[in-house]
Amino acid sequence: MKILADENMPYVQQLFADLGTIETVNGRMLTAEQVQHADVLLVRSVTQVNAQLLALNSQLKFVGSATIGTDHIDLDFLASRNIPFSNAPGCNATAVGEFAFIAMLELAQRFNSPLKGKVVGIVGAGNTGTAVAKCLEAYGIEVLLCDPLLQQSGDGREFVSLDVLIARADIISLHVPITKQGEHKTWYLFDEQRLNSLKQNTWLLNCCRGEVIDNRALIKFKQQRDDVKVVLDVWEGEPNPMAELVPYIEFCTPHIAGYSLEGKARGTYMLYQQLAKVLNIKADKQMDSLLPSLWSEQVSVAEMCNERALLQLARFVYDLRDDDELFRKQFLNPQGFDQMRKNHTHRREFSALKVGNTGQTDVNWLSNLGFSGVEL
Ligand SMILES: NC(=O)c1ccc[n+]([C@@H]2O[C@H](COP(=O)([O-])OP(=O)(O)OC[C@H]3O[C@@H](n4cnc5c(N)ncnc54)[C@H](O)[C@@H]3O)[C@@H](O)[C@H]2O)c1
Ligand SMILES: O=C(O)[C@H](O)[C@H](O)COP(=O)(O)O
Repeated sequence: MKILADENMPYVQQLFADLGTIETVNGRMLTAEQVQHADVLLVRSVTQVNAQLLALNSQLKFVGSATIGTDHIDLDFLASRNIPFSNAPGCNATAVGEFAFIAMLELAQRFNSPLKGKVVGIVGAGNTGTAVAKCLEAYGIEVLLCDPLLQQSGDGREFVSLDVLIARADIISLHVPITKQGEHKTWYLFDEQRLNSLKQNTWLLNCCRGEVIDNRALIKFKQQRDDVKVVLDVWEGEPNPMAELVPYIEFCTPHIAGYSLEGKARGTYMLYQQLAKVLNIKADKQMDSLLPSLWSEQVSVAEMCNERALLQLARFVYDLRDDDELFRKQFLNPQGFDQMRKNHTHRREFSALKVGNTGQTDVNWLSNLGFSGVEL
């Protein structure tokens, strides 16, 4: 069996080698000729899987995408060819949740304006939106959710409209899929008009898809509204963000909010499990054995005296400033955006760090935030 896999998908060898011959490819440049003799195709978000890509292949048994988003997959076409497909819902939700939370702590530090006491509005309350809410609620932050689709489907949580969210939230974090049609389409959800409706000093974070914000309108908006602070992990026109936009953004990253080692491993592992189902074989490998230890496994905390201490603890696991600095240096290089993504192998989730408690103050809430082993 020939397994064709994106070269940026870690742990493919460890999980799939027993099932066939693996060939790794550049997912953005993949051609119909390369796919011609594949039995299994494993992709990431940069590969458009459609009639054109599969034109020469008549033997494909499975397509897997180690991602949450499926906007790069022609699902109707795969169904018409009876090719089983699976993505990896939720695989990197914790990574995105922690990324957004850390970005909020970084903004708070930079602008000397504490996160504690602010109201955060989350647009899209699915896996990643819920993961952000979990971090925020662990820290005692009020969260507003806007998700008309979940609201209509009977989700028991409390929801508000987007207008109410914009009016009430000090911080807005975007977590919707990209959709181009329908009543709740998200393409340019934040267009010129909506950007202009942001209240003074709002912080706006986009960790979902670049085109949820009209990036040209954002440049124009930021030229007038320095009070609004923006964090972008995703960009209109990736892998070529608009160069004029970058100086207006507080923290810039190359679509890596979901790129924790844990998130990537979960994505590949979920595809391994799905392929095993399709092939009707037992998936007997374990995911935990794939992950290395963090460079320091444990820290001891006497008390979490202020927000800066919390940020220091978060930076111990992931320092967003490093990625932002690298982005500004490299995003204009040829293939710079994709190179940064390819080389992004250092990030861990909070759970990789055990936090011991050596003081009298209760810091057990850190375990709700995701850290391991918090004990009194
Ligand atoms: N930056 C990254 O690295 C990264 C990582 C993971 C996911 N993503 C992107 O984030 C998106 C969301 O991921 P997820 O796991 O939370 O997906 P999900 O499907 O679990 O949740 C998305 C939610 O958005 C809601 N929604 C759709 N249209 C909406 C609208 N107009 N207003 C408000 N809510 C709306 C849906 O009802 C759903 O509950 C993915 O589709 C993907 O595009 C990016
Ligand atoms: O949709 C997703 O899961 C994310 O956007 C994902 O992190 C994208 O990563 P890629 O597949 O491009 O490596």
